[in-house]
Amino acid sequence: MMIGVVGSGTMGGAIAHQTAISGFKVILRDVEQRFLDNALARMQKLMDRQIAKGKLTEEQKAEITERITFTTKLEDMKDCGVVIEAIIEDLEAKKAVFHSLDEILRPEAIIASNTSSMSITDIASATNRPDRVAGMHFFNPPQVMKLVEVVRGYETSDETVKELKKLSIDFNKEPIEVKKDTPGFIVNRIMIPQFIEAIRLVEEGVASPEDIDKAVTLGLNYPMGPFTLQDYAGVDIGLHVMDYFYEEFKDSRFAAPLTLRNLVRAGRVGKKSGAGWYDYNK
Ligand SMILES: NC(=O)c1ccc[n+]([C@@H]2O[C@H](COP(=O)([O-])OP(=O)(O)OC[C@H]3O[C@@H](n4cnc5c(N)ncnc54)[C@H](O)[C@@H]3O)[C@@H](O)[C@H]2O)c1
Repeated sequence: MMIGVVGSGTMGGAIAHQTAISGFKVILRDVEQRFLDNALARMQKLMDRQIAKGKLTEEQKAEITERITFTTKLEDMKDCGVVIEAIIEDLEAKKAVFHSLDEILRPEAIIASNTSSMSITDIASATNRPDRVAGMHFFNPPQVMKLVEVVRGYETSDETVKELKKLSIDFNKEPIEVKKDTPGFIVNRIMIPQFIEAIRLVEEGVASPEDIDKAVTLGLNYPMGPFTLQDYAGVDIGLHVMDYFYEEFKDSRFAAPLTLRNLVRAGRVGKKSGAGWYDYNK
């Protein structure tokens, strides 16, 4: 089966790479050739590192690369059995892609979204096949992280969930089923309140970010504490998700702490900007 991936950024490029590593042919689409070139360069860099460590051969690298077709034309996806969308986190942009894919693809093809937070039901409403639309939420980096959340929209069929769970296993991942379309699915629904609580502890003067990170890594055995993780993933992204949860649930549990909002207003959005909860330029 041919797989399509729309969007060749951090996630889409890596999902296409994982798809090819798993032995599938994949078509990767972005709006401009330079984004596709960047995605290919990232894949090659990763594979060169694996070759240097003796974990991959030059022949395997060539075979994996050959399985990937790069395109700027969505119509090239017409023979795909499954298309995974991983474009920017913008509802209207996603709906536009789903609407076009619905017109291009065979009626039985599945269209899945890698959205971290948007409603699958809302995205599916842009198509005439809401039963063949679902969430397929990978974690960063997808070549390493084992989990895939397969998310049901309101109309997603049992067969669609079954096929996406099987595909996740073919990708050497561990799928779980999210039975209802709810903001943040499982992982972010648990992670975001932990971020909020950690920030409140700092606001109350109970402990420093450093000590809270140490407490969580050593006491809960998490690989990263909440402040290190926010800086790594983007402090602004965490705030965006909190605001979205607050908007959807209308529950003060999800109200973003002011300290966090001010950090983002100051442009301290994490490692990518050189500073977030911690400074990285020192
Ligand atoms: N980065 C993460 O840690 C992470 C983890 C899980 C899920 N997600 C989700 O994955 C999606 C992509 O995130 P990302 O971090 O890879 O973003 P990104 O900004 O790195 O990449 C987005 C890519 O989509 C392209 N694009 C935009 N509109 C397009 C269109 N109409 N057709 C084709 N390509 C288009 C852009 O040119 C860009 O290359 C988002 O929905 C995000 O919420 C991100």
